[in-house]
Amino acid sequence: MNGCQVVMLEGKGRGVVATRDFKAGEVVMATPPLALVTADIRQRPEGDLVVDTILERRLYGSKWFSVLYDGSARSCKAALSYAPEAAAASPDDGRPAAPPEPLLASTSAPSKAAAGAAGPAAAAPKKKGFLASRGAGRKTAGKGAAAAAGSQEAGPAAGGEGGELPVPDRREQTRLAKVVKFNCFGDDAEDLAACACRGEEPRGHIGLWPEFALLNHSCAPNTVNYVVGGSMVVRAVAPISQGEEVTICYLGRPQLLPFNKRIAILADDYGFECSCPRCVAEQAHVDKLDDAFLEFHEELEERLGPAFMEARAVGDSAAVEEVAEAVAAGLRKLYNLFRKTLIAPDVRQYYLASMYDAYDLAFSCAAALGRGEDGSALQACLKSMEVVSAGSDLHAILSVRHHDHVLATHGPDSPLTGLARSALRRAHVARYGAVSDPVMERLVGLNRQLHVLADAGADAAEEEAAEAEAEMGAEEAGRGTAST
Ligand SMILES: C[S@@+](CC[C@H](N)C(=O)[O-])C[C@H]1O[C@@H](n2cnc3c(N)ncnc32)[C@H](O)[C@@H]1O
Repeated sequence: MNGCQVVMLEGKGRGVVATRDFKAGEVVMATPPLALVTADIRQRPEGDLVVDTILERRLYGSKWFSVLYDGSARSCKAALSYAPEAAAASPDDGRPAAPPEPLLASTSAPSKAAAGAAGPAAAAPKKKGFLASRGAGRKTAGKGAAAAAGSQEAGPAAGGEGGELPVPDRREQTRLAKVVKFNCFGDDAEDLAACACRGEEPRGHIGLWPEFALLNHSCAPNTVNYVVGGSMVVRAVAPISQGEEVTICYLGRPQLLPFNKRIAILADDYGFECSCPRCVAEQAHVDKLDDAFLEFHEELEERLGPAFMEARAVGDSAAVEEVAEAVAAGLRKLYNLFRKTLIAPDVRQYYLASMYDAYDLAFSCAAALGRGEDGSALQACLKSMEVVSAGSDLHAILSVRHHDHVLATHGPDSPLTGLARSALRRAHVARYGAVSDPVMERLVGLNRQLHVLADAGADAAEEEAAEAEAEMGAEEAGRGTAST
């Protein structure tokens, strides 16, 4: 974690701040997992498997388990620093090395175990990990469930092979499960384009990257993160100044939900009240905008979304058209509200990002009706992603769709195509860094092929299947009528 340090931050526990300036696209952190479970693409393994892996491989000997957040206020207060030079070199088998063990500082240790390892013991600890305060005991019994469900990987078994680590008792296992719950990260695939470039299969995964776990949340973070080859890559998506906090987003797709829904998820799942700049800005307009926002969002979730699915399944174009009109009317109403409410342009982008579900439904309706892309809707989404979710896979995908649409509409020499090309480049630099032009072209091509064209193909196949099913249903019904 060069260029960053862990500090205490008011109301957040520990967090990571930049110790130098970072440019957009620069890697802020690239860190190996302590425990990792992988699966086939489109499958995200369960968090329980990470706990099983930690027990099975006796990874609980790592000091990280003494210092990572476990849901209790005091576990956020263990001061710690790093010894990056102690990071193990990547082993020959190409697997990522284990993350360096943290150095525990002498203040506010969160638990007896951490207290045991803090201070002078930190330099040459006799026992490691959250079991440090207990004597040696039985070795861990393997847990069959983990082995059955997917492949497990990790760095070397910390304090493990051959060491006489006691089996964690029930209380310690409960804390271990909490550490995993609050700190693990998972997704149903690694980055498709980056994996294709590396000649690797993208895998579903869930794991614990302890250095990464020290990053706090923002609903409009200044980095993007994803897993490639088992390592967690965290990249600046905008310039980050020395001293500025480095943030990630904990939410995944719910990042694009309205303010009230986001804060409810963060409070329920992570136990904190979000006060990131996006939440603060949206909260300032809560009285004027939120009712209209939530109403429309509920309408989308409860009525329009299901109505579209049903209409598409039976090939009812008139019903799809009705949904499309209702979505367009809802978006128009919101735009009018924006006009009447004085809000700064970046706050407007926050709100537009929170309405992505509406745009998404509008895009799906247009596809089902065989219409082309809606250029202005694409542009609105792209701009809002750049502000809220830069470098996300959705940002990269929208940048390709928008570019291809503008190119097809205006031709290669139009200034609009030039602007679309710049937006395409910005999205890909945010996600993959300032790579050479040929690599950039390859990544753009792969995102086009693996996301945009694949999604269009999947939509068409789904539609065909739905139509075939509807036809069969009609035939069945016909036969049924004939036989009665
Ligand atoms: C994965 S930990 C992040 C590191 C943590 N701050 C620590 O000291 O270990 C997640 C926890 O950090 C705190 N946190 C993260 N982002 C926050 C934010 N934006 N505001 C307040 N607390 C936050 C919450 O307690 C959350 O459950």
